[in-house]
Amino acid sequence: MGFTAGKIQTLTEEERAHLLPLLRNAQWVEAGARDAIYKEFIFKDFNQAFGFMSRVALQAEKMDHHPEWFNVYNKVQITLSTHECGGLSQRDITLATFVDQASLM
Ligand SMILES: C[C@H](O)[C@H](O)[C@H]1CNC2=NC(N)=NC(=O)C2=N1
Repeated sequence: MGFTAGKIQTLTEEERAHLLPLLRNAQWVEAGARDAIYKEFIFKDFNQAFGFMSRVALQAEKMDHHPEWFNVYNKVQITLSTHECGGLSQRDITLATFVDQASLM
């Protein structure tokens, strides 16, 4: 299977074998029925949670890659997947890394 310019590909088995353990170490889990990753973040209060969401939102727009997320007060639950390829792609890994950094600010 050759490289197709512009098309986003799901991660290969080799990439998954390397990347998924790193994500699991950072408390990301593979979402049940879908080829996606999921993580829950708990902040001190809504202000901290929404500040985090604002940082992620700006980056998501820059990347044109957007989280599926759910917020109640200080809790933010995030699912990452790439609709275009119907599964996990490198974009999800890149956004997950940003999300983790943004949660520590
Ligand atoms: C038209 C637009 O570029 C696409 O819908 C983008 C926007 N944000 C996206 N976000 C995510 N998570 N997956 C996508 O495939 C995706 N595609």
